[in-house]
Amino acid sequence: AWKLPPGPNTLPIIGNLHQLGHSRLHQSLWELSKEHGPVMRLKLGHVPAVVVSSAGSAEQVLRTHDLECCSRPRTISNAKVSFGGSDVTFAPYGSHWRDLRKVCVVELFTTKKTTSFRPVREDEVQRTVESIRSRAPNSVVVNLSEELLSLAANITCRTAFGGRCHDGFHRITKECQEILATFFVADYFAMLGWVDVIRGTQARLQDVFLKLDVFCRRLIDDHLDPRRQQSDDGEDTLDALLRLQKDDNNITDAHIKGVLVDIFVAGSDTSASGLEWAMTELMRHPEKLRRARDEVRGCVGRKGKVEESDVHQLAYLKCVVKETLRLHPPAPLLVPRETMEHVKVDGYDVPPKTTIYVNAWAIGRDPNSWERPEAFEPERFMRSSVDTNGQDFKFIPFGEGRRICPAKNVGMATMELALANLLYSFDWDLPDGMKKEDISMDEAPDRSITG
Ligand code: HEM
Repeated sequence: AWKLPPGPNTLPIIGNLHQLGHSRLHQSLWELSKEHGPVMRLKLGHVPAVVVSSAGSAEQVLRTHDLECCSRPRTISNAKVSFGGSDVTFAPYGSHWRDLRKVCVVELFTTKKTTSFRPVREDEVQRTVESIRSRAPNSVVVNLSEELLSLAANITCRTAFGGRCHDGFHRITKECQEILATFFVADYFAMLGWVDVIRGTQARLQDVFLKLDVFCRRLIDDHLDPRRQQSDDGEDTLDALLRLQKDDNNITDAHIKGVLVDIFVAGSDTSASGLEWAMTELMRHPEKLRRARDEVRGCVGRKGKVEESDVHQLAYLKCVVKETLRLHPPAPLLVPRETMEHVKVDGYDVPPKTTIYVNAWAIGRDPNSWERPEAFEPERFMRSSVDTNGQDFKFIPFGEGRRICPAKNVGMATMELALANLLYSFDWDLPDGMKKEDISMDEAPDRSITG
């Protein structure tokens, strides 16, 4: 007989849905898993799910049984915005995903490509520094969240689409993320699709989809226009996809649009959130801020700015970024996976077609893996070799295994360079009258369980 993982009692029909606080799902799951264990079974309406919250169980899902666990659950919203799973992030496991994933790994996010966009990152970071500096003489308060989001978005737009961002990009990204975070009743109660129609969520999804389609079509048409001059930044991601499409009939327009949507969804907010948390933690820990700042200024001297070639010398700053990602992973539940076959995790049976949530946020705070897990101590990474290189499943902000973030290098390069320059260029302080204890550590609401 199968030995299923333990979990909270279920109610008829809704299962455990009533136990999941709607925002900050990773935190409600963490609370539940403290009671039921690091491999926990849930029932979300009719959908069986397992939540994994320890380094050991994550290793079994992401390494030992990576292949059996590497599909994605299909949801009403992710199927629609990904052009029917034509993308990479939401595509189910299969030949389409394998082919497109290969394109990501050998063409779009190679070390060579990432390096070729170094001048773009350096230029955008300097523009942000200038924008802040223009206000610094009068000690004007800056809204750093906005600055960091537009920094990350401009880097994404220039490297992916060959131009800086405009409002349309921000709008479409936001709408896309919001609809992915919307709860669709039919995902959990197959017979109740009409409720989504009455609530208007179905119509909103269709509306977002049409806008996405037009937006992507326009980007593609602009790139195909023979009068278009390639930007000085070199071949962007869309150029590369269109070049590959010419020689490979298997790459359709839907696939290209799918990858563009992945970039809208995953490309900017992730790095921006990491940077915002890094600055927040440093403001709360002035002695660590000073140490990171002194390191940068000591290494770079009077050059006026930090370049990417300087970053390898900044050992402490790199630890600040890691420590931030440990406590505040931008994708706290990674992207949900789905089992394709029966697997055993920690001795428990997990049937096929089970949704698996890997709680990277809880794993980063697990007292069995970390000393003083709640404390912000970049020094801990100075003393250890823990990294995102597939060896340590207690630190997995980019996921692991076949589905690991293919643009990990891009994310890291952006965060390290931007943080180094922010510390090099300014002496940061809180707005008048604000104490470090006043800093809000509330997290923004999560993407929904469907995200
Ligand atoms: C700090 C920045 C970033 C973080 C923390 C991050 C994190 C993640 C995580 C946790 C996953 C899921 C991994 C899994 O399922 O095991 C993922 C997947 C993905 N990320 Fe990132 N990401 C970042 C930046 C980016 C950027 C800049 C891009 C593209 C421009 C990107 C594109 C993708 C794609 C396409 C996938 C889907 C991979 C697949 O399903 O095969 N990410 N990312």
